[in-house]
Amino acid sequence: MSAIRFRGLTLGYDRHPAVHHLDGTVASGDLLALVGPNGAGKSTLLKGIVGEVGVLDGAIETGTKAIAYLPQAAEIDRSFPVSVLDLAAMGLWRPFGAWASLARHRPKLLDALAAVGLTGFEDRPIGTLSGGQFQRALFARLILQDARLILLDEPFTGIDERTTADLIALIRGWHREGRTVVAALHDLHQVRAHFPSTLVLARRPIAWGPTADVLTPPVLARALALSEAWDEAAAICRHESQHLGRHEAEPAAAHDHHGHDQHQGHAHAHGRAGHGAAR
Ligand SMILES: Nc1ncnc2c1ncn2[C@@H]1O[C@H](COP(=O)(O)OP(=O)(O)OP(=O)(O)O)[C@@H](O)[C@H]1O
Repeated sequence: MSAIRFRGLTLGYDRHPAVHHLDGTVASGDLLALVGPNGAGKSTLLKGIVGEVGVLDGAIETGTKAIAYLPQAAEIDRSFPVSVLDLAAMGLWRPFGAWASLARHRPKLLDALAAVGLTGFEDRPIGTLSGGQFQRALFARLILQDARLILLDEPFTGIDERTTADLIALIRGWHREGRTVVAALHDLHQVRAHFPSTLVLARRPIAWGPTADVLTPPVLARALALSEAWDEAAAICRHESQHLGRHEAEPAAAHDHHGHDQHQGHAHAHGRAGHGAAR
């Protein structure tokens, strides 16, 4: 059973693709790491799944509408004057609505705060929390969202080891419960230690499969080379379906970008630069 299916997917901004040629399936219950250099399209892909970035071509199908999404910390406004309890309670909006009385749900809220190590913090304004405490509060909100599909964008960036270990334990618990988790990550040690499968992205999929099989030096070198060779001004390209039945995505042999007449001969090293390098 699939939790997410990508079909010939191109996602982007103002007709410029940020992720393209993505085909494949995230199995239900998978714990998938999304890996790639800066600008590889990891955040864009997560935003595409929740509908925050437009699909330029192809499709994304999700098996559930109950999706919990944690954006990168830098994108979250902490100046909003709410308490830790209020923030966590936002996780209950979907089933109970934004204006439901919290009193009835207080035990559940306190349990979630306890699970993230924030007992006693319920009345603290979120603006007074440390980065790690704030991330714990956001994980309490995720717990309360109780979603079958959980998307995390660099959840451990700027977070200390102890907090990271606690949050990874929560994620592993979600995995044991059969939830599907997709997390954009930069720390490859974390990925190798905790994530059974990995998608390496460099605007398009470079490798996708069991982590030990795909996180190899040649694949990572190729992802870096392709990301660096990417032309930011590239226009949307012709759909070329690449089904990822194996652990590696083949480079596109022909890779014309329609309407892209100013960067010919330069832009699409990403179809060639690493050819064969992942072998
Ligand atoms: N709102 C936006 N408008 C236009 N372009 C954007 C926007 N957000 C991201 N991009 C571009 O999309 C591309 C992919 O960015 P994205 O943030 O998805 O990469 P990433 O892999 O998450 O990178 P990082 O590891 O640095 O967070 C980049 O070229 C980026 O400049």
